[in-house]
Amino acid sequence: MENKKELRTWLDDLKLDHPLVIAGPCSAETEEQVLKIANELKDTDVSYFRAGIWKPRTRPGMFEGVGALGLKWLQRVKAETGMKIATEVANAAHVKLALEHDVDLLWIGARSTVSPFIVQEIADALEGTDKIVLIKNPVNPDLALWLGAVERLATANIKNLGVIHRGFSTYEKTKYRNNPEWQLAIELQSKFPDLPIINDPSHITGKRDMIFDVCQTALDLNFDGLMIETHYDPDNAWSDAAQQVTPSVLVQIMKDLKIRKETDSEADYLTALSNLRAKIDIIDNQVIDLLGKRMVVADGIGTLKRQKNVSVLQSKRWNEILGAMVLEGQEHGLSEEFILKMFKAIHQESINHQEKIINK
Ligand SMILES: C=C(O[C@@H]1C=C(C(=O)O)C=C[C@H]1O)C(=O)O
Repeated sequence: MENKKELRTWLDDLKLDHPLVIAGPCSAETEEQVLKIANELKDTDVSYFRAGIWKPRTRPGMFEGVGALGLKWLQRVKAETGMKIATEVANAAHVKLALEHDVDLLWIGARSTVSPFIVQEIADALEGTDKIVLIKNPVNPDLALWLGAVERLATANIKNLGVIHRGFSTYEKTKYRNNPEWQLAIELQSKFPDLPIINDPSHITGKRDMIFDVCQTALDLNFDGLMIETHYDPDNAWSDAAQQVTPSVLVQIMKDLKIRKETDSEADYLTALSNLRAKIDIIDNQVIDLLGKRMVVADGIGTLKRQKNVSVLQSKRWNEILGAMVLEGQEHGLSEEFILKMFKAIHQESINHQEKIINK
C-alpha cells in the first residue's frame, strides 16, 4: 500500500473546523441509556456516536455486550439526533449485521487486529463497502501488523480507511492502561501522512482524569481526531467505568484543547526556526561523533577482554553507570525514563561491538 492524498477524502468531506470526535458509551447497555447519552451529545462537536455492541473482554463472565439488539438502538440514535453511528466488529457475522443496520463507521478492535485470519475475514465481509472502516492498533507494538491489517482492507477495495491509536499492552505496570508508544504512531504518520489517525485516550489512560493530557498530546502530534468514551453515569457503567467521562466533561475537554496548525508562513518565525534548527543539526552531529568515540573505547575494552578471556557483560560497572547517568540527567532536565532508554541502547551497541571483537 502506498500513501495517497485520497486516503483522507472521507475526512476532508466532513468539512470540520475541529478534530473529528467519535463519542458514546463503552457499551450499549439499554435503549434508554443509549438514547439519553446520544441526546446529550447531539449538539456538540461529536460527529459519530459510538457504542460497543459486542464486547471482547479479558476474562469470561464479564458483561459481553447486548448483541444485535443494540444495533436497533443505534438506528434510533441516527433517526432522532442526526449523528452518524459507529460500532466495533470482530467477525463476518458482526459485519453483516452492522451493514444491515446501516452503521456508518465500523472499527476493528485491537484484539482482532493481531489476527490476520480475523482481519481477512472482516475484509472479505466488507469488500467494496463505502462505509468508514478504522483499524485499531494491535495490542502489541507491531507497526507491520497494524499496517498489514490496513492493507488487507485496502486490497478488499475499501476506500474510506483510517486508524485508531489505543495504546499497547505492557507486562510492566505503567501509569497508562495501554502504553501510548507515541513513536509508533509518529512512524505510521511519516509512512502514511494522509491516512486519518484518531486517538483513543480512554483506552490509553484507563482513567478519566488523564484523558485531557493525552488528547492534547495527540493533537500536538497532528492526530486527526479523538474517540472518547462517554456515559451520563460513568461510575455505574457496565464496562470500563473508570475511563468514561460525562457528556459535559467531553464538551469541556473539547473547549479546553488547544488546536494548533502544522506550520506558519510568517518570515520572522521561519528565520528564527531555521536558526534554531541549524543549532540542533550541529549538536546532533556532535552527539554522533561522541557516541562513535565512546564505541572506539568500548572496542579497546573488548580487545583487552579477548586477551584475558573475560566476559562482555559487567553488571556491576553497568549499574554504576546507569545510576550515575540518571542523576546527571536530572541536573540537565532529562527524565529518568529517557536516560534509561538511551543508555540501554548505548550499552547494547557497545555489547554488539565487543561481541564482534571477542569472537573474531
Ligand atoms: C565497556 C564495557 O563492557 C560492557 C559495556 C559497558 C559500557 O558500554 O559502558 C559497560 C559494562 C559492560 O557491560 C566494560 O566492561 O566497561
